[in-house]
Amino acid sequence: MTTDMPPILQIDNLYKSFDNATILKGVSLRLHQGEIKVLIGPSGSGKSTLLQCINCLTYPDEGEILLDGRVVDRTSKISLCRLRQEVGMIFQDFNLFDHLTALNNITIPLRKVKKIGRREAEKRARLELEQVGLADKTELYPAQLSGGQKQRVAMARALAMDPKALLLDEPTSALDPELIGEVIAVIKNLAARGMTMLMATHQISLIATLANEILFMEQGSIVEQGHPSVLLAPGSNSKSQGFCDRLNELSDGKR
Ligand SMILES: Nc1ncnc2c1ncn2[C@@H]1O[C@H](COP(=O)(O)OP(=O)(O)OP(=O)(O)O)[C@@H](O)[C@H]1O
Repeated sequence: MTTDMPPILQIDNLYKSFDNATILKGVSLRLHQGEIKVLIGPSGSGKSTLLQCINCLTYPDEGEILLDGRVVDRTSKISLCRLRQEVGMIFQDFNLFDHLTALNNITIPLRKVKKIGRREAEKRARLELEQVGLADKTELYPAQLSGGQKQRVAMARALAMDPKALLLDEPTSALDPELIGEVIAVIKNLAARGMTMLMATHQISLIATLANEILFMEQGSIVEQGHPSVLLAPGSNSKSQGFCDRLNELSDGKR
């Protein structure tokens, strides 16, 4: 990990309000090459809003986003296009095009956004689908795929753009319990390949084993941050530990 390079993403003092309620209250963070930061915190604390503001799917009211040290100009189509190409987003509910096959869900955005030819786009899409274990599902439509398979197509689509970083918003929360493992396996594989990620999740195995840093959000602010080995150490009494203990109790209750 190089710290003398500018961070891939630098978020400075983001504010966002909806209907007079301030949802983000001056959030700042940095994401360097190869880092995995995990956002946790109570429902409604602003994790999704933060991720959406970083990718400018929702515009922040105040604050700056820098990509590779350059300010993202929210009024410039070129600047936004660069941001969307270089920072992939994975959503809870997959956001696939229902009328397109798994292959075309990847090739069409690739051709439109990256302006690459059909054959090359198909080659790249097949490779990415193979990487997420879906080489035999290329011609199926989303309705013919399980939730876990749909999320893996969405991940292959994001990866086909060759992003510098991925934002993941609760990537397993819309999945049946038996399908969560296959998506976690893909995320762990990406981590092993050095992918830079900022992820909101309630999955203990991702929080405890993948994060270089936990960012605990509460009421629109990051109120605690640190390595899981510190924040989740027995007896640490951190907010993160309390949160993870509650997650464990919930999953024990389901067994
Ligand atoms: N488009 C919107 N319009 C109005 N309010 C919104 C909008 N998007 C989010 N909010 C509000 O912002 C607050 C934060 O929501 P957000 O989804 O960011 O929280 P979260 O931490 O991701 O929660 P969860 O863990 O339940 O997904 C909530 O009170 C929500 O109702």
